Amino acid sequence: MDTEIKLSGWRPSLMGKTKLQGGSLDLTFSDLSYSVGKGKKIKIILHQINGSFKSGQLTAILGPSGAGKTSLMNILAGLKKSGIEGKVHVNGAERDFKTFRKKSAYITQKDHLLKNLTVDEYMISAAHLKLGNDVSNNDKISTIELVMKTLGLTNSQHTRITCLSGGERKRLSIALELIDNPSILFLDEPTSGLDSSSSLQCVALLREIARSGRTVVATIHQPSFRMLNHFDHLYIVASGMCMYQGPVGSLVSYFKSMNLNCPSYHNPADFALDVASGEYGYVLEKLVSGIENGRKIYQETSMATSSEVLSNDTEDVEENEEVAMLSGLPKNKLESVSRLINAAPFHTQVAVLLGRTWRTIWREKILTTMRFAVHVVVAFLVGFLFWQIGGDAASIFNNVGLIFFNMLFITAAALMPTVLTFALDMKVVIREHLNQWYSLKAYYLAKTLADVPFQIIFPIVYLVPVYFMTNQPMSLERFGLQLGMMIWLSLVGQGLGLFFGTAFSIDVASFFAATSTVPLFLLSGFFVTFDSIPSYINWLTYFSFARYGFEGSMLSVYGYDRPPLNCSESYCHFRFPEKFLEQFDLTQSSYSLSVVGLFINYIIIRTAGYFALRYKLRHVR
Ligand SMILES: Nc1ncnc2c1ncn2[C@@H]1O[C@H](COP(=O)(O)OP(=O)(O)OP(=O)(O)O)[C@@H](O)[C@H]1O
Repeated sequence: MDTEIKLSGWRPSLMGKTKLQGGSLDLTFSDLSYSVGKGKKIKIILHQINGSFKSGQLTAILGPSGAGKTSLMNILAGLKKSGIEGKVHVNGAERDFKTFRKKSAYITQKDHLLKNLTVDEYMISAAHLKLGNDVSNNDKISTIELVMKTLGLTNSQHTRITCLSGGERKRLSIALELIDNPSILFLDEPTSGLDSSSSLQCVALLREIARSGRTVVATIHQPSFRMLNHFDHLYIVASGMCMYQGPVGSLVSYFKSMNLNCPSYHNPADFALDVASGEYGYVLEKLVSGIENGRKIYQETSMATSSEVLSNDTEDVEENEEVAMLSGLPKNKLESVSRLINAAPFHTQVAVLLGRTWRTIWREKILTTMRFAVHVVVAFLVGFLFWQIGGDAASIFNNVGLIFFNMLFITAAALMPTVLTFALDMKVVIREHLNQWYSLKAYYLAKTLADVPFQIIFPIVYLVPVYFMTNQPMSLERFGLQLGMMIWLSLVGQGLGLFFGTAFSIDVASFFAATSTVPLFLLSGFFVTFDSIPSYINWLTYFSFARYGFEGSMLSVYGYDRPPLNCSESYCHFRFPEKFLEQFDLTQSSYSLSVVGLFINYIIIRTAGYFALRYKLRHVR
C-alpha cells in the first residue's frame, strides 16, 4: 500500500516536537437526530446517530449524496442549532456553543475569498483580525510565514487570489483558519473541484495538521483508494444513520463480518458507497445495528464502544505529548496565539476591514473606472442636452426635469453597483463571520464607511460639468447646497444597495432594487404636487427620500430670494423663482428639514440593512 505520496512544489512540515497549546479536543455525539419542517412536512435527516472523532486523527465522513454528511458536520461545528436532538460532548463535557466556536474553524466547500487581495495581504488582515493587538506584529509575521510555509503558499504570497490555482485557494482557505491555532477543523468536501494530485496533497496536508494534535473532520465524496488511506478514521453515513465507524484499514473486514465481500482490487470506498446505496440488497439495517448506529468503533480484532476507545486514546494522546505541532513555532508563540472570539478590538476590526475593502474597491479597476466614466459621460450628455437653460425662464420646466434627472441618476449610480458587489461579498462575510473573524457591527460600519469617499467624489465629478454647462446660478453657496443634496442622495442610494444586496439573492436584489425604488420617486413632488396628492396617501411622501431630495434641490436653485430669471421669449409665466416654487407647493419647504429628512431615511435604511444582514447570517445556521 502506497501511503507515502509525492508532493510536488510544496511539502507540509508540521512534524514538530511541541504539543498543541490550545488543548486537544475530542468530540463525541450521542443519539443525534436532526429534522427539518414541521407536522406532516417533517423530514428526518439524521436518526439518533452516535460517533466519536478524536484529536490527532483525520476523520472522513463518507456517504452517498443526500445521506446527511453536511448536516452532521454543520451540527457538530455548531452552525446548525435548530431541529436537533441528542448530545454533543467535547472532552467528555457537554459542548458549550460559545467556547466551542472559539476553538473550531469551518472551511466551506467553495473557497469564498476576496479575489482582489494577494495571499499575504489576506493573511495579514486575518492575523490582525484574529490575533488582536496583544500579539506583536513580529509574532504575527512569524506566524504568517510559518503557516504559509507549512501550507506551501510562500511562492504564491504576492499572487492575487483570482490567479491562484484551485489547490492553492483551498490551501489558503485552510491557512487563514490556522492562523489562530484552532483545535478542531471542519472541512466540507475539501477536495471538491481539485484534480487527483491536488486532492491527495490537500488530504496529506490535513493529515499532517491532525498529527499536530488537532481534530480534523472532513466530508468527502468519492475518495480514491490512495486518498482513503490518508484518513485515520472513517465514519460512513447512509440514510441519516451510521453504517460504519472505525479505522480505514478495518472497513473491508467489517463488511466481511457482515457477509459482504469487497471484490479484490476494488476501492473499499466505492464498495461502501454501493452498499450504502442498496446495490447489495437491503443490508443497511444489519450494518447499522452491527455498529450500533455509531455507538461502537469497529476494530479488526475487537469492537470497542466509543467511550472505551475515547478514554484509551486520550491516554495515548497524553503519552504522546511529544508528537505534535507546528515545527519551528516556539511554545510561547503558540500560547499567545490561542483562539479568542473577535480577538481584535472593535476599532482595529473596523480599521482592518476598511483598509481591506478600499484595497479591493481600488483594484476592482473595471468597475471603479466604469463608475467614474459613466458619471463623466452622462454629465456631458446631460450638459449638451440641457445646454445653458438654467437662467432662462422659458425653459424653466426643462430645468426642473434636469433637477429630477440628476436625483434619479445619482441615486441609481450609487445603488446598483452596491447591490451587485455586496451580494457577491455576502458569501465571504458568511464564511469569515461564522469563523469569528470580526463582529457584524464592525463589518457593517467598515462597509458603510468604505464607500463614502466615492459617494462624495462621484456626485462632484457629475455635478461640476452639468452645473456649468446648463448655466445654473453661478453662486458657490447654491452650488454647495445642490451638491449637498446629490451627496445625500448618493449615500441613501448606497444604503438601499446594501439593504437589497443583503436581504436578497443577487438576481432578486437587482430586480427588486430597481422596481421598488422607482415608485419612491413618484412621491417626490415632481410628477404630482404635494397639495394635489389625496390626503389619505399624502403622508406616504414623508417616507420618500426623493421628496426631501427634490425639495432641497429645488430650493438650492430657485429659493433664497433668487432674482428674476431672463426670458428668451416674448412672455414667460415663471420669471419669478418664488412664484415657481409656489407652483410646486414648495414655499413652506426648508433646506435644513430636507437634510434632516434624508438623514433619517439614511439611518432607517442603514439600520434595516444591518438587521437584514444579521437575520441572514443567523438563518444560514
Ligand atoms: N433545510 C432543508 N430542508 C429540506 N431538506 C433538507 C434541508 N437540509 C438538508 N435537507 C435534506 O437532507 C438530506 C441530507 O442533506 P446533506 O446536505 O446533509 O447531504 P450530504 O450527504 O451532504 O449530500 P451531498 O453529498 O450531496 O452534499 C438531503 O436529502 C437534503 O435534501
